[in-house]
Amino acid sequence: MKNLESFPPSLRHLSEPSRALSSNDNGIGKPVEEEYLDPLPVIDFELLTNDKTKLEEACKHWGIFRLVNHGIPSTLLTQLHNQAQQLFSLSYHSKQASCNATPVRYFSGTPALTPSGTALKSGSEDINLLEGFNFPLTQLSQFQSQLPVLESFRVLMVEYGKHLSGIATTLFEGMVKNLELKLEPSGSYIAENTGYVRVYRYPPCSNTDAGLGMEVHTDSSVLSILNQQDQVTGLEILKHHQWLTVKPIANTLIINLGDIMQAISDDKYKSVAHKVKLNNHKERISICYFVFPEEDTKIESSKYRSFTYNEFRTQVQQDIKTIGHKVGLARFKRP
Ligand SMILES: O=C(O)CCC(=O)C(=O)O
Ligand SMILES: [Fe+2]
Repeated sequence: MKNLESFPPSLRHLSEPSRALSSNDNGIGKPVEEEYLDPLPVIDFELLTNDKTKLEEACKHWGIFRLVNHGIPSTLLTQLHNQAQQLFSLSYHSKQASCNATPVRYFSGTPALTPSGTALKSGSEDINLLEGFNFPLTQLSQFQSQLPVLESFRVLMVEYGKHLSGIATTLFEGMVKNLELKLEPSGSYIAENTGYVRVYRYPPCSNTDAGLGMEVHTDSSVLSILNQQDQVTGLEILKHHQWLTVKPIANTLIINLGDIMQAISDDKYKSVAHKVKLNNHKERISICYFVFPEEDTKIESSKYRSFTYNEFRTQVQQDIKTIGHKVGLARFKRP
């Protein structure tokens, strides 16, 4: 692969130079246009207030849905992906050095980071075959990067972040209304200062035994908003004990409910289990936004003992460190 040097050393053996495909191929052998039939529920953001039932059904039965007409210009989504590609094609060493003296962090081998951005690993093994950058949204306006590609990405990310927090607020309000919850104050459940965007790159790999891009998990967030603009497959969700591919369709967003949403809904809504498989032929880039409560927000539920978001996050991190994986909501289940 021509950009082998840009991958972390631990991921370089996975890629095969002879298998790269042209850019309009999604890596599963069919033209992108034929991929429009997707099992996921589709929610039209412009019709959200008129159609409560569709949102309710999607949250109850799926915990994940595709959002269309979300209002983010397609030029911004395309620019983000192009810039992300450029950022990742820097050499591994430049990427490591690029984040010096900035709140942005570069990581590989695990998506689990401490609140200060250090990688959380339970052993020496890299179990998640990925690399990424972490952008804490509210800190992005407070610095400028000396590296031009990171600087232009930061500027785009500030704009993208504004769209995402608006979308997350509207969706969250719709869910709270459907569930008839009385949250005080409801803004503290989707706090701006704990939100971040992760930009990931997964290497191509034709060996199915090599491992996963990202292990099976549920998100710890309230909501996550995933952007798979680059049309390469990889994301799969668990539905009725079967793994379903979440098709990459340009200009649509994937909304994923997290553990906190499941808890405050008293398990009426689901935090869906998902994983990322490595694509046979192409590297895959995804841009994912996660929104969380304020640290001291109390999560009250009939199914779980009351806990603050900070307690939940600390427990998740402790489990990853000591037993190697997240236990999540099961730790807080009422007897
Ligand atoms: O890369 C993706 O599509 C999904 C990433 C993900 O599930 C996560 O970061 O929690
Ligand atoms: Fe996830």
